[in-house]
Amino acid sequence: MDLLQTPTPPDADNTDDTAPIDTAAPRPGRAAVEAAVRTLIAAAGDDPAREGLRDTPARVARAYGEWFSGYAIDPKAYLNRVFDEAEGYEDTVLLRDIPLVSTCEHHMAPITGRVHVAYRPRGRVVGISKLSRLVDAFGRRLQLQERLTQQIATTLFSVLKPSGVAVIVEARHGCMTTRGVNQPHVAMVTKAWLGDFREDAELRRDLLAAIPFGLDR
Ligand SMILES: Nc1nc2c(ncn2[C@@H]2O[C@H](COP(=O)(O)OP(=O)(O)OP(=O)(O)O)[C@@H](O)[C@H]2O)c(=O)[nH]1
Ligand SMILES: [Zn+2]
Repeated sequence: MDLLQTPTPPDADNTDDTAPIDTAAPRPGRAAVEAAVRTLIAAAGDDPAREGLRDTPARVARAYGEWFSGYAIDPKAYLNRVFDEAEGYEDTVLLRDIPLVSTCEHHMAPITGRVHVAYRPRGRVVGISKLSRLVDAFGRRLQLQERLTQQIATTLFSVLKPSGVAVIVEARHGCMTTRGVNQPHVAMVTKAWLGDFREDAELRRDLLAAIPFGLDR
């Protein structure tokens, strides 16, 4: 069954903060990263040479590779494979409760939560796992929740060219739950509405009614 086709790529002149990031700063090698972690351990007041901490710098370097794997990914590429035989389905497609793993750019503390992604296709639908991959690729960078929300929405909108996109993110920020104001249950909710979701209040209401909110369910 030939259900696949490659869509035209998004406009080349898009302001593109979604592509892999080629920072001007040189990427430090493994030895420099491990030395930095030893410095942080000493700054915390412990001894980087003691038995239990000896392998920690290497572990942290590997863990950074996972938490920040999103920099090496072009999230748009996940949307290259589309199915064009959805028989004219144009109503809302909603993937809810996508797990979010991210890191706050102010404190480098964990952000964890749920993301709900909806779009209203116009001819082309995408494999739903790609919505999860899109969330994960943007999550695994240093983020602001507002920017994360907007990046997911604008990428879907520009690549799939649907009639509407909605992205809702509910998350807890470690920088608020474990330090600073120390409020363990506080959660931040952000929303991006594009296309007909922006125009039509009833569409927004229907969508919100279909999403079970709350991080502790
Ligand atoms: N808008 C927004 N703020 C965030 C996000 N993540 C963390 N913050 C906030 O970023 C702010 C940084 O404020 P600063 O005053 O520079 O940092 P701080 O002295 O550590 O502030 P406190 O967290 O209040 O102790 C804090 O208010 C955080 O709660 C986010 O994704 N979006
Ligand atoms: Zn923070």
